[in-house]
Amino acid sequence: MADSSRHPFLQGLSKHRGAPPTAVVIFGASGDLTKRKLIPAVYNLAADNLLPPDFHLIGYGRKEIAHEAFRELAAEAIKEFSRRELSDDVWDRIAERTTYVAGGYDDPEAFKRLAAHLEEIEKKVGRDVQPLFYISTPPSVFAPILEGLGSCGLARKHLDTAHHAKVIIEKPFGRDLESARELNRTIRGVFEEHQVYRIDHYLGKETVQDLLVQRFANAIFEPLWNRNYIDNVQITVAEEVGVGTRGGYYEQSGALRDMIQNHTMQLLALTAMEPPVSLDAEAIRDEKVKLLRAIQPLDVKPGGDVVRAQYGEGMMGGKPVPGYLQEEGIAPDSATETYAGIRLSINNWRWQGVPFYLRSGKRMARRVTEIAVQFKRPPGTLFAGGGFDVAANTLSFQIQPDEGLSMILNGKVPGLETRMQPVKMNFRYSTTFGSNTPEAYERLVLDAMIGDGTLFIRGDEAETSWKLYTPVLEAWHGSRSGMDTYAAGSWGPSNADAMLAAQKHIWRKP
Ligand SMILES: NC(=O)C1=CN([C@@H]2O[C@H](COP(=O)(O)OP(=O)(O)OC[C@H]3O[C@@H](n4cnc5c(N)ncnc54)[C@H](OP(=O)(O)O)[C@@H]3O)[C@@H](O)[C@H]2O)C=CC1
Ligand SMILES: O=C1O[C@H](COP(=O)(O)O)[C@@H](O)[C@H](O)[C@H]1O
Repeated sequence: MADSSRHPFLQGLSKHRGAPPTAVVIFGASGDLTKRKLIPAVYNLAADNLLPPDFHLIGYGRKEIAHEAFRELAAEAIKEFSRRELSDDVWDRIAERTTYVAGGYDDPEAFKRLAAHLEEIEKKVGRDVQPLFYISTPPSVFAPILEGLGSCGLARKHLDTAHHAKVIIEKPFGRDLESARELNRTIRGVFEEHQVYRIDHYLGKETVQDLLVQRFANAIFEPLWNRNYIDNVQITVAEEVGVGTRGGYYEQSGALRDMIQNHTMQLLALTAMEPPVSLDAEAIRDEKVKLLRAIQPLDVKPGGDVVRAQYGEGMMGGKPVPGYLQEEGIAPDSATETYAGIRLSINNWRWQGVPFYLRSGKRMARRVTEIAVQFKRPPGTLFAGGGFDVAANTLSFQIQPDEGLSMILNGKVPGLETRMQPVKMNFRYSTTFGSNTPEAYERLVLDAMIGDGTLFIRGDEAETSWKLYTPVLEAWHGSRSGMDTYAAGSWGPSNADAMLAAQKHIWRKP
């Protein structure tokens, strides 16, 4: 039997044993993501004793910030955003190794200063330190940062050793097929693919990883996981929040780029891919790419496979909220969608004829991410005479919130007459395991330190997904044609309902 207990994906909390001394360098260290997610993630890893010995944190940005001032900002971020209270014991261990380098993202001299700073750290430590560069800036400076790391030699640091440089790249990974290819070319000009970690934070969510376990560690699903038993699959990523203060970014993005092309497609790929030959990053990513390649090109014509809409005014939590076009920083005639609905057909042996419906929207009725696998109705002959509506079985993976897994079955209502109704079998993470689960960024930063790319996107994966959606973006570009409206606080627009109705389906209300 293969000794799979040593595989990084399975090593869990003992993984830190494999992480070499590491210096995490965050580009964009004064930014929102650093404050809300990255610094709290590092802190929680420290609290769980998961950081390697000789761990260093270096902030990098254009603002001049003294080391001590950066430490104070980091401590404030932990107080405000960490899932744990700030404890002096834990923080002191990181604080003394937290520093800041000021410089432009295209300034060769600043990159040399960064390289010198890393060398100083290595001298103090007395051994090689693996640099892990985290690019957490707006995408306009991804390329200059990558090129800067290349020209000052940092990208190749310790390349022939286990302590080689690595780079994490934030989303969005391009804005269409051509720009994703261009970014991949820039990356490949500087780094080797095994050094590159393209983030999709949904892959760091516990329940998304659980999808692999549920599918491939339980014998009961696989025999049913195909067109013979499954009628349709619905993937919903619904948010309550509106565009908030991110109008500038969102106007350039929209739901398709912001959520569908990346997060929702990752959920789809893990749900529909074939079993990988092993848990190796490449084996899993090969299967995801194979699946993405099997998706039929989308019909972008009206009445086809794609719908879009913007939220209008409505009520959220009992309070009135403005529509998208009234939000700050949004053009009154904006053609940016806040909701996208997609119907996908997967052209392979397993899924031929099974529609996969994806939807994601802001200002929807409830924050919920779920994958609902709807089975075919059972033959009704036995109970048909009783006038019963025999419900289709549905297996739903609740990704967030209230993480868990539910199955809808038909059950007999207790009593002397035979009546039936759908009943729900429920597994909830919080009930079984308690509620203090690690945040996605904790797992992802740790995995990159270890060198495990399983939960990151490979270059060809990003391009394959963009290939599917670029024709949609081109069809939508600058035009409001086909743009529907949905009331804030509702379950979405009527054009999305119509898309499903055309195949006699309806959206679930999760
Ligand atoms: N914030 C979030 O919730 C999420 C963010 N992301 C991604 O993470 C990355 C960082 O996001 P976020 O922290 O929100 O970004 P910010 O807008 O907060 O920018 C991060 C830092 O980059 C520098 N910066 C800002 N604008 C520019 C510019 N035009 N040119 C050069 N540098 C600039 C600033 O640092 P300084 O001036 O000090 O150089 C800023 O503090 C982005 O790629 C984003 O898409 C992904 C998921 C969620
Ligand atoms: O990447 C993004 O994700 C968030 C939603 O993330 P979640 O972990 O809270 O589900 C979304 O609000 C944002 O627009 C998008 O850029």
